[in-house]
Amino acid sequence: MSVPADAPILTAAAMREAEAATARAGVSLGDLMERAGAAVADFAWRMAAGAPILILCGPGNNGGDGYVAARRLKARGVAVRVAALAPPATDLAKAARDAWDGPVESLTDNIASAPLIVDALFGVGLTRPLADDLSAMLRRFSGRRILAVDVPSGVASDGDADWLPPLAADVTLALGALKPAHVLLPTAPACGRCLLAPIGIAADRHMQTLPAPTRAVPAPDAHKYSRGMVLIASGPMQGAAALSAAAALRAGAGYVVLEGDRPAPLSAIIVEEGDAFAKRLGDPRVGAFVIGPGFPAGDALDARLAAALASRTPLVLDAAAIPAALPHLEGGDTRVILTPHAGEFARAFPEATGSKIDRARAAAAQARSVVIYKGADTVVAAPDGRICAAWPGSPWLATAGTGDVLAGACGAMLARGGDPFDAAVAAVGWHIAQARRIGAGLVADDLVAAPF
Ligand SMILES: NC(=O)C1=CN([C@@H]2O[C@H](COP(=O)(O)OP(=O)(O)OC[C@H]3O[C@@H](n4cnc5c(N)ncnc54)[C@H](OP(=O)(O)O)[C@@H]3O)[C@@H](O)[C@H]2O)[C@@H](O)CC1
Ligand SMILES: Nc1ncnc2c1ncn2[C@@H]1O[C@H](COP(=O)(O)OP(=O)(O)O)[C@@H](O)[C@H]1O
Ligand SMILES: [K+]
Repeated sequence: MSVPADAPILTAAAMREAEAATARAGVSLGDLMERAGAAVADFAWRMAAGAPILILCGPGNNGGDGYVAARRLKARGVAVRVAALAPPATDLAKAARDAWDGPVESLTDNIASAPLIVDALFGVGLTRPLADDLSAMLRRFSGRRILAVDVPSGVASDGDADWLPPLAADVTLALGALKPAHVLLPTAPACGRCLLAPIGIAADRHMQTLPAPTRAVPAPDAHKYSRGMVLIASGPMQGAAALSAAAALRAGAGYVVLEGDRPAPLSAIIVEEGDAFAKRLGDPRVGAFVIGPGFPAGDALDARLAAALASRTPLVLDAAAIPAALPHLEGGDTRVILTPHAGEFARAFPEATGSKIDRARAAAAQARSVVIYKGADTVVAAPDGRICAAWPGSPWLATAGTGDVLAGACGAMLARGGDPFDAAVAAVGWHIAQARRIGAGLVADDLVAAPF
């Protein structure tokens, strides 16, 4: 499972706007369909490697792409058949159907299969779940190689319904831009390897996939304070805060101070308790204060939060610190990153609705903070509506303490200065890159054991 790095993501409505803008710039929708069909044909040709292909066409423009691909594959000498679920219902699809000079079979229960199935039944125009009998018929193709056109048929492309497609794809060729369903659970795994065919649509970058991670090389005149100073608050579970502190240092902070009375996991971490730690909040060199890892709700948490909010120190808030701070964030005058997992998110933002992207965006706007809505399909949202989707992360991150590591990495990135959204995206990228580098069997401590 994969998606292209740094690729645009558009909802169906945004796709239609982009399509209209492209038409105004002189590229007709027919041209776009021709490009889409050509990209499908190209990829199907490679996947089939000489074997016969069966293209399943729906009534809309997704089906239109299928007819175009069929014509182009036939012109290349490929043994290609077409089966239609229903006659074309749009002018574009009709024109594409008319330009296909081969037979069109009916998509019925007894249709002969082929080694490669191209699923061009439904794309972003799907408005309701597939009927049970259609789903059952499509499941008969399971086990064949499946190339899905735009999205696997049956998914809600905006990611706001959890309909699973009857036919999971080996490869999904997204047209013009990725769609939320390609990067959100439960549909993303059913897209297989997701590729992007740009087809010439000017897609804006408001919403996109995670960029490839880069290593920020310190400036030649860097010193430990200029690289960012991070304070990590510690409650009763000091191990969690210690993991955050080590992560902050490994992710590039120049100076990390950990509250506590135990030795830190790395000797370079400064450990302080009581007044000595509290005084640090007034230090103008402090670029980020991380609070929440291993710190349950209560007076101790509230007191540290109040001091941090008063000092306007940039904040990374995790776990119980999120609901505790929320009522004080709506002024938006502090740079803040929130890192809730699904349970913490639901408790903090019970009113958010829609896809995970919609909910993350609503939460960011409400809290006037950057939100990293964690999970296998992590979404980073900015209060101004920007979104970065991090699917697929590493499933090996599903182990205790990895969220503490992410909070520390956020502290390091935030302490460098700059846009907190960029900091959050960089931290998520660092976290996933570390996990992929280590791979099978990782535990949270491994993420901070060696430089990346
Ligand atoms: N955007 C672009 O730039 C480009 C887009 N392109 C392509 O266009 C695709 C979008 O095409 P689209 O809008 O025509 O919709 P599409 O997905 O084919 O389906 C709509 C049809 O399905 C029907 N229908 C819906 N739900 C149903 C159900 N459950 N069960 C049964 N039927 C159902 C619906 O009927 P209705 O809801 O009216 O009953 C309608 O007839 C897009 O994904 C991409 O592949 C490229 O060609 C080039 C550039
Ligand atoms: N199946 C998964 N695939 C990818 N990443 C995951 C998966 N499960 C969890 N993660 C990531 O691991 C981290 C877990 O954080 P969290 O639930 O707060 O754990 P903890 O509180 O134990 O530190 C998050 O960054 C989350 O995105
Ligand atoms: K499809």
